[in-house]
Amino acid sequence: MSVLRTPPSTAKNIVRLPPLMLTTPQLVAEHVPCTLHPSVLPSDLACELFYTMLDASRGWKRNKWWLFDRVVESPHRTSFYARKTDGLDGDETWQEAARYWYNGRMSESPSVFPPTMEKACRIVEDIVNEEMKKRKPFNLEWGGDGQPVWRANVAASNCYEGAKDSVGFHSDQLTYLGPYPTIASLSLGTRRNFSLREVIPTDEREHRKARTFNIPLSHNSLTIMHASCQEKFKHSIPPQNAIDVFRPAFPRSPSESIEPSPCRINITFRFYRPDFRPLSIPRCKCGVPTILRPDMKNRTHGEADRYWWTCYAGAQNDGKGCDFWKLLDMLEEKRGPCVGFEKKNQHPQVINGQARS
Ligand SMILES: O=C(O)CCC(=O)C(=O)O
Ligand SMILES: [Fe+2]
Repeated sequence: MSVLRTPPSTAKNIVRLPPLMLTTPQLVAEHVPCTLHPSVLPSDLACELFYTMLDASRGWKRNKWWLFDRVVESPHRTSFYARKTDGLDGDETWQEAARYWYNGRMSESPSVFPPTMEKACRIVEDIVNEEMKKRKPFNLEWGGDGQPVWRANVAASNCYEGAKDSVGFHSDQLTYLGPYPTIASLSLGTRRNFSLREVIPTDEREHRKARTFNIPLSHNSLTIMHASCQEKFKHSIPPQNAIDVFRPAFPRSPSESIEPSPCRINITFRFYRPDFRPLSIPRCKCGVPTILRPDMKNRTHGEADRYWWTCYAGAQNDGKGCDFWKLLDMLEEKRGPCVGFEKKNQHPQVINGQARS
């Protein structure tokens, strides 16, 4: 009777790899689609920005949303900022986009970048653009100026107060970022681990397993999640049993003493694309803007990747959403220009959301 048994799955024989700690910029670049840049801001600016954001964070909220039949709360506080001038088109509709930025939730109007954040942002932009010049762009990256140029027009900020605050594994929604975004993440305060884990495509599951990579993020370091990171990897800040307290290099003022802090502040500078403006985002049957997600399990390495728009109203509406589901079609939705679009008429040749060059 043994002939009737299904053959043992080869998946069982695949070696599970232990988590790997990536402690240098070289190791990071070798293993994940990210780059790590230590000590990016002048130390007095980094310290001032830490204090500014720490004070602001007292008013930040823990996001709440519905997951199936229960309300879940994010295990850290978060806020959203929109830049007054985005360096590209001065479009103010990002204020509107920001209202929907998290889990389909109508949130309060975002704050503008405080002056210290503006200063930091300019330094971050230069580093990001230098790094992007070294990388081969994906066809669907924004190509408005004929080449990938990155400008931060919004920022999401997080405060992790102590070892237990965290964020679970996720990839960032692409609704306003579009495909293959570049996200620049500045860390201030106490050091925490940033974990990355690849989503293994369905057709490769029999052959290999995902490995977790941990990157210790020190005060004043910049992690750039490059194009394809959101399509291939999920990331998280896991809770820890213990953390070192952070001792700022400078006091708030000459008359004050330095106070150690258990907090980590994170600012993710983002480029919301002009071709993914709020008014262009499809609405679902609930009348709420949909969210854009990549098909992480069926990747084709930039050849014919798929993205879809889905309802996210359920996250805020007692878990009750609709069945809206639509493939992103760059041509039909008149999006672009992208780096891979034909230069002559700026028209993409698209199959299922992927432009062919
Ligand atoms: O705190 C971090 O470094 C990550 C934050 C994050 O993943 C997010 O805001 O989407
Ligand atoms: Fe994220």
